Order: sequence, then C-alpha cells, then structure tokens
Amino acid sequence: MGLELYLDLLSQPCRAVYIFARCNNIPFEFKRVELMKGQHRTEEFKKVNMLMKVPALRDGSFTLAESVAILMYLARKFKTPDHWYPSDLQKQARVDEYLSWQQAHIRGKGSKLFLSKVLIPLLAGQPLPPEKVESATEELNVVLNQFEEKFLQGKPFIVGNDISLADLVALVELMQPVASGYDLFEERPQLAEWRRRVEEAVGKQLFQEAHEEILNAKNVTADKIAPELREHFKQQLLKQVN
Ligand SMILES: N[C@@H](CCC(=O)N[C@@H](CS)C(=O)NCC(=O)O)C(=O)O
Repeated sequence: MGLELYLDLLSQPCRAVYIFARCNNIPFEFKRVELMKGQHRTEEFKKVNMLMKVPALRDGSFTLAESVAILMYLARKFKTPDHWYPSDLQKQARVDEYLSWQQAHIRGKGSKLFLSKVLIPLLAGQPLPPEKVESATEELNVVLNQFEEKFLQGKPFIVGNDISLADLVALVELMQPVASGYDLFEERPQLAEWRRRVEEAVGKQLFQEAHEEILNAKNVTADKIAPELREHFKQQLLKQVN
C-alpha cells in the first residue's frame, strides 16, 4: 500500500498538506473525507485517526495525525528541498517558532471569523449579532499585526528569501477569513506582496485549485450538512466563538 492522505480541502491544514505534497511531486492517494457529511466520525476513519480530525496520513501500517507532524514527515521522507524545513539550526528554529505560535493565533482567530460569518449562520439559519463578527475581526487584526511585525518584518518570506513550511501554513490559514468575505489583504500591502510570492512559489494554478472549494463556501446551503450532525456541529462551533 502506498502513501494515503486523508483530506477535505475545506480544511486549512489539509490544504497545506495537499499543496506541499503536490508541489513536491510526492506520490499519494487522495482519500477524501467529507467533514460536512461526517465522514471523519466513521469507524473506518477512526482506524486512521482516532482523534477524528483531518488531515491524516497512512503509509503502509504507519498512521499519523496533525498537519505539522505530517508536513515534517513528508519533508523528511521525500527529502524535499532544504528551504521547506531548513537544516540550518536557526532557520529551522524560525520555522518551528512560527508553527508553534500560529495554532492559537493566526489559526484560532482566522477560523473564528470564518465560523462567525459563514458556518454558524449556515447551521443556525441566521447571522450572528454584528458585534460578535466585529469583535472576531478585531481579534484577527491584532494577530495580523503581530504576524507582520514579528514574523514577516518586511522580508520576502518568514525565513528570509525562501519559502518554508511556515509560509505555506500561514497562507492557507489566512485564506479562511478571505473565504468568509473579509479580504484582509486589501488593506495590508506587505501581506498582499507576501501572498503573491507564496502563491508563485507553490504554483498559482495549484494554489487556486486547492482553494476553489473554500472560496465557494459562502454559497453552500445547509442541506449539504448531514442532518443528524447539524445540531452537534452547531454546538461544537458555538463553543469556539463564545
Ligand atoms: N491541529 C490539527 C487540527 C486538525 C483539525 O482541527 N481539523 C479539523 C478541520 S480544519 C477537523 O477535522 N475537524 C473535525 C472535528 O473537529 O470534528 C492539525 O493541524 O492537523
């Protein structure tokens, strides 16, 4: 059995894994796990990832969860170009620094805005109060300022002149608020330039293909979500924005 990647491209960490594998010509079987249909909660998927989250990887009898671990596994196993996860001690530490920070910050706040503007209204049948959306937007802007000042500092990429896993992970997360209709790049020329460089480095076509579904998420209707899961999802997501 070859390498299998369990993915739903609506999910940011899945898109990072997908783009990384495709852009490095890593051979894999795309195993689609549709979150909206609850396919991540099946007994079959639990054998791959008992945490019931995507992305997940199976390589023979070896299974792995967590996008960062999966990206590093792929980088090491397929010996991808060094810039992705540099062997230089301090450059590597810069990538680690961003990947450690981003989970609660860019990921947390970007997701929160997407949930507040798209998924929760879809499940609840009505928009969230505007003050909730405003406060989620403000929280996102705090971490965007930190991202620009601490991590980018006007450099072409997070670790200087070359793209690394940190840039890819960051950009797929920032596309989530964009998909909710909040174009954060409009008012941030430094970020817009960085986005252009990251897209070019991975290939514009691949980047667009990976983001097609999420960029259409605003048009999804509630009937796409398995009826027995709607209430469960709603409660789970409300906890994340309250
Ligand atoms: N820290 C994990 C997060 C994975 C994650 O939260 N995946 C979401 C999609 S973005 C998921 O599978 N959610 C399903 C659920 O929580 O029920 C990673 O980086 O892989």
